[in-house]
Amino acid sequence: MIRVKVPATTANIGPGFDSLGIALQLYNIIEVEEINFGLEINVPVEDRMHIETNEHNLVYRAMKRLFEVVDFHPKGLRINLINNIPLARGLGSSAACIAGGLVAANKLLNDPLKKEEIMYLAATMDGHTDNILPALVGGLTVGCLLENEVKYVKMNLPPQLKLLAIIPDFHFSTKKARLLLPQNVPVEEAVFNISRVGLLVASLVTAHFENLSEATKDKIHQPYRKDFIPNWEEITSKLIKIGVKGCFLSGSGPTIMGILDEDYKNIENEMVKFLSHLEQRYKVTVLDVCNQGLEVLNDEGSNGCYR
Ligand SMILES: Nc1ncnc2c1ncn2[C@@H]1O[C@H](COP(=O)(O)OP(=O)(O)O)[C@@H](O)[C@H]1O
Ligand SMILES: N[C@@H](CCOP(=O)(O)O)C(=O)O
Repeated sequence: MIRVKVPATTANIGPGFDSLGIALQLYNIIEVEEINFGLEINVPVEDRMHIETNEHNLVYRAMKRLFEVVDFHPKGLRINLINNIPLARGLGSSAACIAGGLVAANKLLNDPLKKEEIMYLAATMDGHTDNILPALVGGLTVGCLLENEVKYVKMNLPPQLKLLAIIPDFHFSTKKARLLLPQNVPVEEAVFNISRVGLLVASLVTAHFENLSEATKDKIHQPYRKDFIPNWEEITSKLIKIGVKGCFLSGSGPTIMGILDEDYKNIENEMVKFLSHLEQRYKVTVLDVCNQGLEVLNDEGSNGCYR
């Protein structure tokens, strides 16, 4: 039995659309083994309404993609999914399936593909690198998908940095959220984002958190998605007012993310109180950054990170 532990991710971080992502200490576990025949996919009862348990399942599709590349034909497969990453909330549940499925399939066959090949396959399946890279290698990643490869850099983040996730209780699919975006971006808006992306990465890595309220601003995707996020204006204004360092739409939403440092407890409590007066229901959770990324587990625990 192969077992992988794959982190949730928060992508875009405001201006870094389709490019920046951070891995979070919130994990799905994927277990796979070859069986004599058929396809058996076991998912938690509460997810059965939303997750396919046939050949359309995303973890299975990722595994199948790798099997096609290496020309392997399993007799049958058993896949057990232990899910903690909420579905379709902008926390990278689909990237976790793709990254986890590919690595699990590769491990099952004793690693025929190199890390770079897995990365490329994963990025082409997801369409962008911003969730896939941190899910695989952890930390803060910057990357881009080229014709035949992925170029990226992974950075560790200061340990005092935490993320406050405000997770509404509804699904918002990335596919739908991408249809809201315009086909073209005016040069001034592109320049607005480019200048902030540089400031954002440098400020995060060097703990210049005082820059983050400006550096997380975005003109490329949030303006087009925010109307579909209940209470966006109230929540983001409140976050800044009570002292978060910066805030942004996590991935394609609907989760709203605040950046915190070690003095976070009051902010978390105040936010829970504030949200309890709104009609929409939210879950609030403070997450640490996962600096190590996807891990392959053995019976004693970790069998090494994916580096
Ligand atoms: N644990 C899982 N197992 C199988 N499929 C999953 C799982 N998590 C997510 N998915 C698939 O990914 C879809 C959500 O992807 P997406 O809209 O990109 O949202 P997210 O922001 O969570 O990545 C789900 O509707 C489902 O099809
Ligand atoms: N750059 C993508 C990121 C999607 O992330 P997800 O966690 O919502 O799947 C986008 O903004 O569309």
